[in-house]
Amino acid sequence: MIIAIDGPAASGKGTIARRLAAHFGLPHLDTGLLYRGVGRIMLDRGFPLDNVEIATAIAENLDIADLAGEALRTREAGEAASVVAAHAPVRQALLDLQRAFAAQTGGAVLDGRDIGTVIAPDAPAKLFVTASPEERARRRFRELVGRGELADEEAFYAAVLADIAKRDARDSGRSSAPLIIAPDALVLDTTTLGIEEAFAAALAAVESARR
Ligand SMILES: Nc1ncnc2c1ncn2[C@@H]1O[C@H](COP(=O)(O)OP(=O)(O)OP(=O)(O)O)[C@@H](O)[C@H]1O
Ligand SMILES: Nc1ccn([C@@H]2O[C@H](COP(=O)(O)O)[C@@H](O)[C@H]2O)c(=O)n1
Repeated sequence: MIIAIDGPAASGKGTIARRLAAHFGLPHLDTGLLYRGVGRIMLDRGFPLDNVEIATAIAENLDIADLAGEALRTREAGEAASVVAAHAPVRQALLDLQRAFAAQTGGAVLDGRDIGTVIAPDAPAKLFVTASPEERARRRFRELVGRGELADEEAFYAAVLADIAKRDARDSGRSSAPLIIAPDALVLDTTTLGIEEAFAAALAAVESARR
């Protein structure tokens, strides 16, 4: 069974995806890491993020095995990912890899922005995980502070909230595979749910889609 999970930044979709994958014994792909990988390489090599040709060449040669490490999880990498993800040729270069991952025998769990709409539109189980921007910023703030990315606390929360608003607007407003709710997705608003409650609601939705 393919489980497709989409949603905006820091909504908790990755946490739910990992838990569902462990529960059902399925492989999991965090597709945001692909775009973060391209963005990170562009930053590290000093290429302008709007250079579509270079970003596409990097996407074509991306090795999924290299997509680990803290450097991919920074605010800077998230922002760069969102810029390169708006280039249609970059998305095209990453399409086959994601579709092949989804098509594995037995199924897979993928999370991102366009899984239920573009990568696996026929997935039997689709979730759109969301939460208010303020709650998502609080979650991301706690996560980044835990990783040591902290300046002045109040200013840092405001900066994280601004990042989230900017990324939401760019991801939803782009012309290529924008972040939208697939018509057949179940919307799970986790604003007032803890991780265990959110996972239980997601599991119930997937179990119901399997029947
Ligand atoms: N329901 C929840 N309640 C509180 N914290 C949560 C909840 N779900 C996830 N978190 C925490 O919020 C942070 C962001 O979660 P997660 O990485 O799963 O979000 P995401 O949507 O996958 O983010 P991204 O868009 O960056 O991939 C993590 O630190 C996670 O532990
Ligand atoms: N399927 C996807 C996944 C991600 N993106 C873009 O990458 C950025 C980073 O993603 P995270 O999930 O790690 O936050 C995100 O803001 C999107 O721009 C995408 O376009 N499609």
